[in-house]
Amino acid sequence: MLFHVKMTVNLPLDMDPAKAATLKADEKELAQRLQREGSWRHLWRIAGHYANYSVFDLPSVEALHDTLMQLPLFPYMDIEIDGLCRHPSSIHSDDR
Ligand SMILES: O=C(O)C[C@H]1C=CC(=O)O1
Repeated sequence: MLFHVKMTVNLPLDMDPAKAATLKADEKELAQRLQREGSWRHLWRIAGHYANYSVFDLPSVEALHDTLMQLPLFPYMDIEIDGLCRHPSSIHSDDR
């Protein structure tokens, strides 16, 4: 199943810079592992915002929920999710 996910990060302004740096480094490591494994298909910065648009390929809504909850920055994110299905006018034969 494909999911379009918008993540907006809101780190507290008074967060210890070392803690913020650790959270971002841990987030990057996990995000890159999930991309290499294929479940995090796309990761795009939204220009001008500390936010991203992502596409996840996961077997269920529960798997998406569990994946998002693992993210080190999850406690500081607003997350919006849309489920995706094939458009009848799409010319692509697979979902990539
Ligand atoms: O920077 C972000 O958009 C938040 C998060 C998503 C991947 C990552 O490395 O950080």
